Amino acid sequence: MLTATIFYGAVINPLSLTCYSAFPRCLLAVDGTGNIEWIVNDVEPHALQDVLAAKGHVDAEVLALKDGEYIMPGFIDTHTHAPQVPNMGTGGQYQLLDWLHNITFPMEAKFSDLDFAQKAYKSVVRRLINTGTTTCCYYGTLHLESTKVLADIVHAFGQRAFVGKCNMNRDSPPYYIEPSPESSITATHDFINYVRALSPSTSKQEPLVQPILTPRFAISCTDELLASLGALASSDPTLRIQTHISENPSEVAYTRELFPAAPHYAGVYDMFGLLKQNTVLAHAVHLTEDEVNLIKERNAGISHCPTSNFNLSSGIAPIGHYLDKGIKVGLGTDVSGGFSTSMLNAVQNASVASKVCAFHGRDSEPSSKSVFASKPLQISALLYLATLGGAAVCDLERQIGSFSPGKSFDALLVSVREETGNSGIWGLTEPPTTTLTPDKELEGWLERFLFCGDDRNIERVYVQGRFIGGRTFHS
Ligand SMILES: Nc1nc2[nH]cnc2c(=O)[nH]1
Ligand SMILES: [Zn+2]
Repeated sequence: MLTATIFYGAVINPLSLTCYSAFPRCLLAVDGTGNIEWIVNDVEPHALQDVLAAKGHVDAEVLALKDGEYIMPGFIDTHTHAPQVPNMGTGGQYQLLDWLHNITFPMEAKFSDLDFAQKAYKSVVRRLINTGTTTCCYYGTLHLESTKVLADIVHAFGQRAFVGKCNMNRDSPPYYIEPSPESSITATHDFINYVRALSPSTSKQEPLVQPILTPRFAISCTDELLASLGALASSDPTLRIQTHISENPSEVAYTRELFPAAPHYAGVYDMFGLLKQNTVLAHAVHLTEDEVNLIKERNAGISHCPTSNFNLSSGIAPIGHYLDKGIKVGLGTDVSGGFSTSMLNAVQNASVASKVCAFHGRDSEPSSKSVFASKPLQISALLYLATLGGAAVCDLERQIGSFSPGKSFDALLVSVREETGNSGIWGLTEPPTTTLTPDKELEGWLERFLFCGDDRNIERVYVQGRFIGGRTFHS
């Protein structure tokens, strides 16, 4: 049990794609279980003790933020591959299918060695936490035991995560493939039971670390394996599903060849009961309008991975169009298709991708219904996609992604102060000096953190109220 903590200072809170709040003098109480107890948005310093007394917290210890510090919800990375981090920054000369065979599968195969997995995964999870990722949808490898190691490490470090053992019994090299659908399913059951025993759920909140079904992509799974996974998903509606969809034109063409009975790529997953409200679909670059409509109908979510889509020359996902359709969208780093573990990098590339879409759409007549399509994503949308949007994609928006009473306190304490070593992100403006920061200034801090910040600016990382990482964390 933690002790209750009360924070006083600047708080940024995403509300929707078009709106967030920025309060410079917010009082936020976290209870002993790590849930947010109450928030008072604007408390003048002279009224502090009165408000605390009214809330029954006379003489409570208050963690007062300094000038240039603020709290915001932690980042939610809806798609990354933990065993690919050692490859990060290489392989960008390839497109998807060649990249998988030449770069990715050889590295993932090394995770049959548990000592290697231990070492690599410890450094991966520490790195992700310190870059501000409080919730992560992880792919492991096809190996049962080493993916358990990944889940153990995530659990020990206190990050919130969905961890998946890859299912892949087809079209993979002989040194890195599961021998049969049965063995893949048996290992998946074993993995689910193992992860569920790690962290108990409480009556209020879902467990910190959860298993997620991970058919790698349609190409790497036979019909029989997909059908068994679909049956498993329908027998257990709390089980999330993650996979890739329509990332690269050659992948799309090959998928259509392998599944001639399906109307399209999304139809393959749908045919096997794998397209649901808790399915996370990574990429979605080349969807047809029928697929977009089906994804909306099933209420599945899309993980937008712009860095990877640029790096592997996959294309640009029309995220504005998906948002206009009301499809759930979050951001993913997709390491090592993407070359950074940082969600800040995903935010920056999501912004650039939306601007490239906007150039291309410049000459076409905008639809009167379009709010986001062919327009640059604004700060409110970028913040939303990295937090609350990701929470919705994980089917966990009741619990994480923003601050409100009853939700988990998963948060970043961001600092733009000189001692971070990255206060130069303020450019020519003065660093913060006054205690009463106007909220306009706070909005500027957010924008520049999103575009110029890095892990030096992430002073503390909290998950479920527990201080688990950041620049000032010492394990
Ligand atoms: N980006 C990416 N796409 C995939 N499709 C199937 N596997 C992968 C992978 O590891 N990364
Ligand atoms: Zn991926």
